[in-house]
Amino acid sequence: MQATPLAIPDVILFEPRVFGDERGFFFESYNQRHFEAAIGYSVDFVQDNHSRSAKNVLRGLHYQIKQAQGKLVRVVHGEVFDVAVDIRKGSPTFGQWVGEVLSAENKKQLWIPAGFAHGFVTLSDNAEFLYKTTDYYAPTFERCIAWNDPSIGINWHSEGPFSLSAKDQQGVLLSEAEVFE
Ligand SMILES: Cc1cn([C@H]2C[C@H](O)[C@@H](COP(=O)(O)OP(=O)(O)O[C@H]3O[C@@H](C)C(=O)[C@@H](O)[C@H]3O)O2)c(=O)[nH]c1=O
Repeated sequence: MQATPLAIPDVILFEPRVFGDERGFFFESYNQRHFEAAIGYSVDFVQDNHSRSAKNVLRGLHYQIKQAQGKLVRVVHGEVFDVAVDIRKGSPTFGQWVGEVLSAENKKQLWIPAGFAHGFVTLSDNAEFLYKTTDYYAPTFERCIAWNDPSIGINWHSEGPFSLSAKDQQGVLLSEAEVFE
């Protein structure tokens, strides 16, 4: 598993070593020892999630203000553009975003630590998205920042038009959002 810090270096891209043979392929999709050595601290994953989205579905930008979740995300069918936004007050990269194309083909994974808002858009006809989280789902603490906040200026790598949940249509501007102290 190759680990590469992105432009916001706490967000780390993982590229597994894939063993292909006449049967198909094999790879370690998670190895705690390698993962913790790469991020530099221990985490306790407590929940695994799996969602399916049609083309141009955009989910995000989500975070939990308490019970903040670190997320290790990947795609097992199709392709998405995945985005993390630094919302840690006082961080030198506060309000900045990083993004990567994640696909079943490239098998890339993104580690998005607590303190970031997260979202993705489906680039293929459908995409199945899997992720591990370091804390449990807590709807009371769930918050959403507008996917199109001009102060963040995310290039979603897709023309749209995007399809959003009712909740995500109510996303607030970063300037009005509760952030991490
Ligand atoms: C996220 C989540 C949702 N749910 C339920 C609540 C709701 O009825 C249904 C759909 O929830 P949502 O619309 O919030 O799902 P979704 O928009 O996919 O939410 C997810 O988006 C991505 C971008 C993230 O980063 C995740 O942390 C999570 O916020 O599933 C759970 O039971 N557990 C969970 O952990």
